[in-house]
Amino acid sequence: MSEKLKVGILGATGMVGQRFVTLLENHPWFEVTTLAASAHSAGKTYEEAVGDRWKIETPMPEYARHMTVVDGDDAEKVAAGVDFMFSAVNMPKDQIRAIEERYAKTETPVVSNNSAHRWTPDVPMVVPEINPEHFAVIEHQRKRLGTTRGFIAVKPNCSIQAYTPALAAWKEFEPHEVVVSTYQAISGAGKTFKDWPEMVGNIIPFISGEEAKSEKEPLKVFGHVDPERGEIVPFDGPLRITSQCIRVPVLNGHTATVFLNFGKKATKEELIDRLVNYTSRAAELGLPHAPKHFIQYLTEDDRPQVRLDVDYEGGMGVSIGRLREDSIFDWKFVGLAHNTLRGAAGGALECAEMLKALGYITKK
Ligand SMILES: N[C@@H](CC=O)C(=O)O
Repeated sequence: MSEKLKVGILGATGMVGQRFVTLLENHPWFEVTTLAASAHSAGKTYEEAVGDRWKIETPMPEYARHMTVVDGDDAEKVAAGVDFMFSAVNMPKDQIRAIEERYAKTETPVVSNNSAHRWTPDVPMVVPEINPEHFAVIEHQRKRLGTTRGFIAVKPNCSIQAYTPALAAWKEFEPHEVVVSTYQAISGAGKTFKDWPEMVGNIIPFISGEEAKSEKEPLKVFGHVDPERGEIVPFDGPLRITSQCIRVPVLNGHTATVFLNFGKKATKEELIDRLVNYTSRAAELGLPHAPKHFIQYLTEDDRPQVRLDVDYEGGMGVSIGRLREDSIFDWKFVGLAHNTLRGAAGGALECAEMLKALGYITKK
């Protein structure tokens, strides 16, 4: 019998679901045994259900092609065959909240890419390199749900991944006023140039809901677990973030340009030192998808560039460059992260690896 944990993917036919299917091929700890989607796809092979909507640059993995897609709404039946689920389901937020809770209540942990539960106070929203201690809130969530094993954990939005790691690395210098502009790839909207030709040579200065996520989610990531309330309390220090989020004609890779002030003075050498020497529990634990070096600093004036740097550490690392003093703010810099790897399915997969390593996800 396989020692690997059996995992299901809810929303397996969409772009993030496809990324999970691809990343999980030959995973050393997890084996995909269930692909779940809407009733419309149920009963078809995965290949038939996806049809011509395969959006990943590598071909559909062989293992998935002939698997029969099941109805994700049938939570109790689907959950019976897996140790835990990834959620990449795409439906209205209240329905996502409800279906993820239904799975958790079947004693099946759910690791979600969705935003629906990001602000549920006892749901940890984790970047494994930054705030893995937030997983401690799971014991409180289990009490609320009445479960011993089931829970929901989420990862934050893709847009924050290009700059929040730098803010984490510079915590001792107390970043407090942060102005961010994000330049977001079209895959963040689940699209390729084939299905969004209007984006060729174009820029759209609006991404629905994105600016609020970019400004607020880092505060939950930098928050702490209140053991009395059994909740994550968002960071209530002086950190304030304002952002503009722009869609640009790039397939994969969200870039952020950032201006910021610090509470404590720092030299350029100190700032670069904290980036390149950033260490984390995720790297120490040797998780299969944890980058060996989470943050690279590029000294060339024209880096980070999407084409050259988006795949740093298999798309799980973050590239920072152009750190320099500013005439109005203290410092400015540019960051880049892969939005569908570090920022979506890869980030959720690394969360699941950490949850397994810490004993939160086990064999049923
Ligand atoms: N909403 C983002 C995707 C991040 O998860 C985007 O549109 O790029």
